[in-house]
Amino acid sequence: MFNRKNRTEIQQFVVTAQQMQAIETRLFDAGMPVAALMEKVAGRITQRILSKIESIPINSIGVLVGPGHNGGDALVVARELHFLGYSVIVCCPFSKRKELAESHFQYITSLGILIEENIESLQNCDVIIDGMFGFGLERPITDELAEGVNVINSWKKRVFSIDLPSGIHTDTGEVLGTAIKATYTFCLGLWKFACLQESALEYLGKVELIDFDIPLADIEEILGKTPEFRRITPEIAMADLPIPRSLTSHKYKNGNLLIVAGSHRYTGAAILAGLGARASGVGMLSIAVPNSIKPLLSTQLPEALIVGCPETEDGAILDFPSHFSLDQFDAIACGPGLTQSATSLVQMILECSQPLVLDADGLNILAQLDPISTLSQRQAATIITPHPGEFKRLFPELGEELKNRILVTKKAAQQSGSIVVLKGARVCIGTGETVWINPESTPALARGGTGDVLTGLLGGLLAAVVLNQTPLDSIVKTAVWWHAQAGIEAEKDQTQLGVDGFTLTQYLNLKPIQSRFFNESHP
Ligand SMILES: NC(=O)C1=CN([C@@H]2O[C@H](COP(=O)(O)OP(=O)(O)OC[C@H]3O[C@@H](n4cnc5c(N)ncnc54)[C@H](O)[C@@H]3O)[C@@H](O)[C@H]2O)[C@@H](O)CC1
Ligand SMILES: [K+]
Repeated sequence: MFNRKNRTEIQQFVVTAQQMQAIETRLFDAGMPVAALMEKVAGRITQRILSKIESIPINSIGVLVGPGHNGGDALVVARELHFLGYSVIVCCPFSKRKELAESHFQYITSLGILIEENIESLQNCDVIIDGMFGFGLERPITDELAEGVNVINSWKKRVFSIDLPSGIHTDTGEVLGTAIKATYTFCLGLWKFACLQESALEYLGKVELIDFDIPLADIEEILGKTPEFRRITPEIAMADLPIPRSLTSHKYKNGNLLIVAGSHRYTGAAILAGLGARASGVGMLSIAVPNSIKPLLSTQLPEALIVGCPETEDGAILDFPSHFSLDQFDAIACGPGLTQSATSLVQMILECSQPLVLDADGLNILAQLDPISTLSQRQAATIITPHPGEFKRLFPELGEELKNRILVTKKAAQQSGSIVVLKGARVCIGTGETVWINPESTPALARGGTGDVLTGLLGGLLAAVVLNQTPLDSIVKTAVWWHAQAGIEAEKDQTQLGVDGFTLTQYLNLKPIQSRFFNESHP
C-alpha cells in the first residue's frame, strides 16, 4: 500500500522563488500540463479552506484575483466554492491576465459568478481568499492597489492567502509596498523562505503546507541530496535526543558539563543556565561562578558541583581556581551574566579544546577579539548563540544583510567555521552546509533570562552527545526546538506574560513535548 509518510520529509525543505520555479519547470517539461496542475492544486486549496470554514456561518466569500497563476488558482477555488453552493464574489482589479488565468476568468464569467473590479465590493464578505500575487511578485504594490490592500487589512476579516500573503517577498519575507494580513497562509508544494522569515510574521497568520505531490526526484535535482535550507520538524528535533538510555547507563556516560556564568551583578543568569542544563539530563554538572555567589548557586542546584572562582573588584570571574583543569569536561557552556570584566577568562576558554557553547557576554567579549579568526582557530566545535545585536557586533560586515536571516546565518557559519544560532522569533541554525529554521515559537519567550536557559540546555545536550559521537548540529536543533516548545506549553498554562526564565525551566521536561513527537510519528 502506498505510504504517504515517506512524503513527511518535504515538510523540511525550504525553497527560494527561483528554486520553486526550477522545480515546477521540471514537472512541466516532463509532461504535466500546467492547467492540470493548477486544477489539482486549487482543488486541494479548496478542501483546506472548507475545513476551516465549515463550522462558521457564511453568507458570501470574496476572492481577490491577480493577473498571474496565483490568480488562476484563486479563480479555480472560486469556481469550486460556487459549485458547492457558496455565494462568491470575485474581485480582479487587473485588466490583463496570463492566458490560463484569462481562460478561467472567462469560464467563471459564463457561470454568472459576480465579478467586480473594486476591492470595496468585498466589504460584506465573511471571508476573503487572497489570490493576488504568489511567488511571481516582482515589484512593490503601489497606488490604488496598495490602498485596496490596506482597506482589506482594515476590515480585519478572516483571510486565506494562497501560497503567500500578496505583497510579501518570497525570499526575504519583506513587505513590498504593502501586504495582505492573512489569517491562514497555505503555502503550495514546498515551504518558501518567506514562511520562515521574521519580516513576514505579522502577515502570515497560521501557515500550512499544501503538498501537491512534486516527485522527490525533481526536488532532489534542484535542491541536491541534502537540501541546504531546512525547517525543523518534531521528528528531526527529537531524532538525536539521547533517549532512551541504555539500561546499564551511568552518570559518566551522560555527559560532564561545565557552565561558566554569572557575576555578583547577574547571579540569576548562572542559576537559569544551570536549570536549563538540569533539564537536559546531563550526567555531571559543574558551574563555575565568582566565589561570593557560590552559596546561592548551591542552594538552587544541589546536584551541581559549584566551583567558586577568584573574582574581579566588580564581582566578575577573574580566573579559575588553581589546579582547575578544563580537560575533564565533555563540553563547556560559557557566557550568561559574566559581564565584560571576564575577558581573560573567556579568552582562556576559547583556547581550550572542548566543544563550547558561547553566549551573551561571552559573545560580547569575543566581538573584541577578532571573532572570525578566533573562532576559526578553535580546535573543537563552537556553537555561538547571538541575538541580532550580538550578531552585528560579531559580524559587522554582515549586519546589513540581517533582513534575510536565513542567508546571513549561512554566511556567518561559513565564515567562522562555527555553528551559528541566530536568535529571534524564528531561530536560524547555520552549520556550514545547512541552515535549519525553527518554525514555531512564542513571543512569551521574548524576555531576559530565557536565553540563559537555552545555553544550559544546549550545553547539557552537547556534553551528552559528544560521547556517543552524534553530529553536534543535530542536538542544536533539538535544543532550539525543545526550548521553543516548552515556551509554547508554558504560555498555555501561564499566559503570554507569565513565562519568565524560571517558569520556562519547569516546562522543559513536560511529557506533552515528547509525546507530540511520538504521536505524530506513530499515529
Ligand atoms: N507555475 C505553476 O504552474 C504553478 C503555480 N502555482 C501558482 O502560481 C503562482 C505563481 O504564478 P506566477 O508566476 O504567474 O506569479 P503570480 O501569480 O504571483 O504573479 C505574477 C503576475 O503578477 C504581475 N505582477 C508582479 N508584481 C506586480 C505588482 N507589484 N503589481 C502589479 N502586477 C504585478 C506579473 O507581471 C505577473 O503577471 C504561485 O504562487 C502559485 O499560486 C500553483 O498553481 C502551482 C503550479
Ligand atoms: K496570495
